[in-house]
Amino acid sequence: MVKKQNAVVSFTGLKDIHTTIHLTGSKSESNRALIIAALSKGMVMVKNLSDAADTVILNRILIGLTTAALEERRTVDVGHAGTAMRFLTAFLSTIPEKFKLTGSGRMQERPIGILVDALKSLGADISYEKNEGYPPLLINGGLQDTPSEVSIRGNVSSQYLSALLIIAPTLPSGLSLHILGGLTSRPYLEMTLNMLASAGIRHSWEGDTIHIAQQVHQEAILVVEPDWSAASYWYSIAALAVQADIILPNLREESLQGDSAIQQIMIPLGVSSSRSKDGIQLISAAEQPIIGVMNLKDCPDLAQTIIVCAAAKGLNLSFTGLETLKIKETNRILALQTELAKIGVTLNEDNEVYTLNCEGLNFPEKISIATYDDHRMAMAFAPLSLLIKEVEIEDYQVVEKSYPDFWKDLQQAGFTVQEL
Ligand SMILES: O=C(O)C1=C[C@@H](OP(=O)(O)O)[C@@H](O)[C@H](O)C1
Ligand SMILES: C=C(OP(=O)(O)O)C(=O)O
Repeated sequence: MVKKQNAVVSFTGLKDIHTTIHLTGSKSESNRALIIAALSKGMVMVKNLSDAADTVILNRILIGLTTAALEERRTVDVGHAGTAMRFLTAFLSTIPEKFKLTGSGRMQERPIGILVDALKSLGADISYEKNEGYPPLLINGGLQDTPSEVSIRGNVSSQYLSALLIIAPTLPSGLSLHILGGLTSRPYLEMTLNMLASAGIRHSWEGDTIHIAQQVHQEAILVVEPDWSAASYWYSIAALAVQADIILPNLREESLQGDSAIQQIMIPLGVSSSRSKDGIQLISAAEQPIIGVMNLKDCPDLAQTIIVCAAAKGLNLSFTGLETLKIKETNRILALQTELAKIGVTLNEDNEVYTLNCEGLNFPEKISIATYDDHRMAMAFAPLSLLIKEVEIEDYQVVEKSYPDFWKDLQQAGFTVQEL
């Protein structure tokens, strides 16, 4: 096992940031593209794959599967990669081989029963090696003669639905997927359908039902866009700096990624962004009043960025749509509450509304932030080094999951990152 190391992040001198940052590709787009390509019988190619560990691991797994079928059960380990776990659960169910699909300790605590039940209703043979409803999964693949309908809850993780929709065109009767109980992270489902459409797969979406007929993929090159979730940390930096002029090349205002909503969300927190000839340009601007409660149901991966940034600015904002944060890389609500306490801020819940109380906000000379195997904890708290002399980030390499160059990029922007 690689030893976990900490790093101290600091920023000396004028808090004036002028830089151009080339972000890696979106891991969400990359991981969809990889599975779509794997199902496409050579019709679909992928360009600009992300460097994210979650993508590297999925790519490696898929390449490994092209070797001759094994007699014995093949073990597939996705580590911390949620999308890889969920997409492979469906994908491996279509391959006539035996698999054990497993992941990190935390992955074994992240629920998957809703997806497994849906696949079982389609005839899949999946059982649990340890705890009912959680990985590791024992999959005896090779779905055949599947029914054409499935009902599945949409309010726990949209990844379960995306996993089913990606395999849908390869099922003998296609699939009509009925969404029960509302839908969380909707833009990710739209991303799935858009990327399928780019590969020639048609769908209809009426009310709570999405239908994809059995059909073949068309020739296509899926080009992965830079990652808007990664861009969000640069918005936070721009919001906390005295001045900033940051260019993020190749990002698209109109993106498949719902996290592009950060452009509007950060206006009241003091960041103006617009398209320039070189990419999206972020400039620090005056803060504007925020009206009402912010609903982050469509963009859960932005929650830590926004909440930490608002706390550092002393804004007592309220948020909804945070329920799913408890089942991500860590319980992100608990992690935020614990770490924000270190700057005197509380995040209190009342009937699923979370409110920051910044009355006790203070910036000590030095703080140490625990990251709980969660890349987004490290990246959301690192910008505090614009306000606190030394921000120690525990297990700082955790960022590799989605944004391996994060520290290198911070250094380029003038931050000091010193491994301890
Ligand atoms: O489909 C995807 O690529 C993702 C969907 C979201 O998960 P949920 O649908 O579980 O909210 C998001 O948090 C995750 O980082 C990536
Ligand atoms: C929740 C995340 O990823 P996943 O669910 O794919 O592990 C994330 O990147 O914030």
